[in-house]
Amino acid sequence: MSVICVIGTGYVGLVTGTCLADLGNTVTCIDIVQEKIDRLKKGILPIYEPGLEEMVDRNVQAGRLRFTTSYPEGLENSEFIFIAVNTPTGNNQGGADMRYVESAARSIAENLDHYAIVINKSTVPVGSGDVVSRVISNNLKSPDASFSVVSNPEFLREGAALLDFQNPDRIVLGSSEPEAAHKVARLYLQLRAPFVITDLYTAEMIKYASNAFLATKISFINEIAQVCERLGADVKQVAIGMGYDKRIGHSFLDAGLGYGGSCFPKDVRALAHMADEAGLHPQMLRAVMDINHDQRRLVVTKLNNLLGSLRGTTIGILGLAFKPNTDDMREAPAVDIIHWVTSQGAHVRVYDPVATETGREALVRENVKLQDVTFCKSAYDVAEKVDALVVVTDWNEFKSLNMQKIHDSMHRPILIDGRNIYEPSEMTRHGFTYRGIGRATNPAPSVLPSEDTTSEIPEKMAQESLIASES
Ligand SMILES: NC(=O)C1=CN([C@@H]2O[C@H](COP(=O)(O)OP(=O)(O)OC[C@H]3O[C@@H](n4cnc5c(N)ncnc54)[C@H](O)[C@@H]3O)[C@@H](O)[C@H]2O)C=CC1
Ligand SMILES: O=C(O)[C@H]1O[C@H](OP(=O)(O)OP(=O)(O)OC[C@H]2O[C@@H](n3ccc(=O)[nH]c3=O)[C@H](O)[C@@H]2O)[C@H](O)[C@@H](O)[C@@H]1O
Repeated sequence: MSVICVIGTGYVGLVTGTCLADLGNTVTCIDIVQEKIDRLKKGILPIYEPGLEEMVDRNVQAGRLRFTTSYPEGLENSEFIFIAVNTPTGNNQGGADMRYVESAARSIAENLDHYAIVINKSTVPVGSGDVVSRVISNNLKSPDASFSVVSNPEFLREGAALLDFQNPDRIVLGSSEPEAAHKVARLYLQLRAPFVITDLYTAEMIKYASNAFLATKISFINEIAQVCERLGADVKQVAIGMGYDKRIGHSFLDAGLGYGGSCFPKDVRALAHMADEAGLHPQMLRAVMDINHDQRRLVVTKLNNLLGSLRGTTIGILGLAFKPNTDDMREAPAVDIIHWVTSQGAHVRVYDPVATETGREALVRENVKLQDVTFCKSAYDVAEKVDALVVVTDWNEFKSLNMQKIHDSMHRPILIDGRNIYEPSEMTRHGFTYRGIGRATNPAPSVLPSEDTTSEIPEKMAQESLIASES
């Protein structure tokens, strides 16, 4: 088992540190924010991530996991040093801000007094491994210090972070020193995932290309959704029909309000910026970003079409977080939507199962007037006397609501399903004026065979028809 230091206790750092401790290593997590470390020492986590609190607690109790703001303490005897600090969009037309990574590298250099492998987990522009190397080399203080640099991009999703860490599709390691990459690979052997061992630049690029491809899938299906809506087809069933093709696959074909979060928006921007800087013309990445932006506006357009004017209306919003199972509000569609709707004179009633506090803070940052927003205790509370209800985040909780009760408490039964979580025909039966994203308002039940004809349909075909109509 190894002695490991993880720098940064955000979504990636805290999950990585805790999971590596759970594999039996001794891990010290460093953060520069004193308050975060003080709270972590008391068992209070800075983020909401299912299962993480219990895992932190278990490993702290076992003496394998500790937290500090002190670099000398964190680096003591460490064989592996992971950098997992933030790389937000900077002030340079979409490029990543490398300040935090460089500052972490400088602190490593100033406090390292032995050989260690420095592993970069932050998502960084291609070539950053060299920058990290240079910053450390230029600032080393101890004559006994030496290091190797390995790039190890992270692919976990928020809300499923523990599961993703423990069951990765692949582990990417890039280095100009293959031996160092192989030593890092040993840390992950228990996870039984395929390794892709490559040079530094390629590893850094794999991360951006993966996120950009997933974002492209989302924008692609959102564009198809708009066409479906115009032509009367149902995008949900289109996606199911497409997804059975193994070359396409079912995942990341959910049309909706587009992608948000701390990574897709900033990483597509950063990749486009890198391409621009290299004298290229990244037109597809630009289209992906444009479609994603327009997708959020759809809700407001639909509300205007149905209500005429929003002035004096009350709009219910279900969900604040950028996706379910997280309290992360970074680039969450809800913030833009609430901003636009309140600017047009509407009052908003909102509920999110966990992102109330982070949501409130995000709205304040975007200059939304809090007197225009009522934070409610449940989805039913939100629906009280509203003129329209909008689903912004696809929390499971919203999928199993008593929709008749919701309908009956609304002033006007307008339901905008921004994540396509309800069946249009069912909602129409409850009496809602229902609008999904790319849904046929009255989709023909063509894929569901009637009971008396099922026996005439080959079994596999009947099963798939059922799946298509149930999802
Ligand atoms: N959030 C996610 O799901 C994923 C994020 N990533 C990438 O991982 C990196 C980290 O992302 P998050 O964990 O979401 O960021 P975060 O913002 O949640 O956490 C970063 C942490 O680093 C700390 N920090 C900043 N500078 C420091 C320094 N010099 N020394 C010690 N601590 C420092 C901050 O105080 C903060 O607690 C980013 O590059 C991101 O693109 C990659 C995959 C998934
Ligand atoms: O680099 C990162 O930070 C991470 O970014 C994403 O993870 P995450 O942002 O946590 O969340 P996703 O589940 O990928 O969802 C991102 C956004 O896309 C939206 N989405 C997702 C899937 C889909 O079909 N449709 C869709 O609109 C979600 O609502 C959400 O707003 C990637 O999935 C991770 O592999 C990657 O490590």
